[in-house]
Amino acid sequence: MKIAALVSGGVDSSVVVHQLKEQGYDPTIFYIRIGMEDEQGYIDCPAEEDIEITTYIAKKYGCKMEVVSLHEEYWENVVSYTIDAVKRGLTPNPDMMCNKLIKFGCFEQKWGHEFDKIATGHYATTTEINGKTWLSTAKDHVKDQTYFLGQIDYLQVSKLMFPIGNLLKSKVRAIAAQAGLPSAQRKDSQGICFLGKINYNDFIRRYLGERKGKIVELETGKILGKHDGYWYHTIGQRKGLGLSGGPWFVIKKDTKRNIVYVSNGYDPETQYGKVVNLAGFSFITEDIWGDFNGSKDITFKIRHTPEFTRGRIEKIGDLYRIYSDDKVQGIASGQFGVVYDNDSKLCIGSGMIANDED
Ligand SMILES: Nc1ncnc2c1ncn2[C@@H]1O[C@H](COP(=O)(O)OP(=O)(O)OP(=O)(O)O)[C@@H](O)[C@H]1O
Repeated sequence: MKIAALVSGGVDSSVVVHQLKEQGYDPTIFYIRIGMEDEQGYIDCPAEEDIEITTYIAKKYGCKMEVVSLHEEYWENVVSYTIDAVKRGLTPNPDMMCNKLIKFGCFEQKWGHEFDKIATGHYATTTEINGKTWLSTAKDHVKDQTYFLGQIDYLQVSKLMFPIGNLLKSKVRAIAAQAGLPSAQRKDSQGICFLGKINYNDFIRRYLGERKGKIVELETGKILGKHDGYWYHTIGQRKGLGLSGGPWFVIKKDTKRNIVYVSNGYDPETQYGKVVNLAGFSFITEDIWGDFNGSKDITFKIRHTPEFTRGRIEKIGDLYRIYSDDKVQGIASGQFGVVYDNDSKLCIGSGMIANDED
């Protein structure tokens, strides 16, 4: 079997190579360059160190290695999506788009199609049921990364391999240490996404500039201060508002009037909700529900957290609506809601949160 292993130089994907070799495979290693090194040098991109370590791993295990670039594709797809979403007052998730469109999308078209399987160091597993492949959660529930994979499609999931998905992170580190891998002690990265590596506000300022507007207390309508543009503020955000007498939380945004609404207190009730509308829902393996009346019991996440929330899902035309059993903090339009089965084992699919904020 021909396997392409996506290796970042981090401990997880380094151990992927180790595991594959132990299992008798001979993967070809791919390091993908995505960064903004040439862009006025304001991003500290650790690519060179990553490539050094990946090269060491390739040599140690006698694997062929290629350094490839998906820089332009990333800009055309992920960065433009991010800027567009932020401009519309939405909360984007570049990591999810990167997985769907870049790591598994463009990569597949350019190089991956020559391989039978693509292996990554994601904490996730796959499950075969009646000849079909399902994305499923990792053994390490705290590290589980299926949320970030919630937008992938059937072709992608059926071609993916997650060699460390059945290991705990502590075990992965132990394997790396035992094998003497230089990545054994490296800190976890914040994803391939360049947005994790740069100052988010600088990035937004560069593309969207400033537009002063009011910060208003949601409950009283009192004007508390000014902001530089609603796009600098995210639903659920607590820091960076510059208001005294806090804590203050961003509760909603009026993008037409450029107003940011906030509530006061350590745990204001207004930051919670129980209804999550999902638009453009896509099933990863298959539509297991078809058209249905009433509701289905599910578990779900609206962000990358270790906990799953229980709820019921209903279908209203093209929209899927989740009624959560527990109140959920910071439901922000644009984020993805990822839906799992009742046992939080199989990942069913995801949609973009479309809760009315006005
Ligand atoms: N620059 C890259 N080139 C090739 N593959 C990558 C790159 N960045 C990430 N990946 C792949 O995507 C997986 C998940 O990436 P993420 O950034 O979440 O890293 P992580 O969980 O910290 O893993 P690692 O320790 O391997 O960096 C990695 O394990 C690796 O397989």
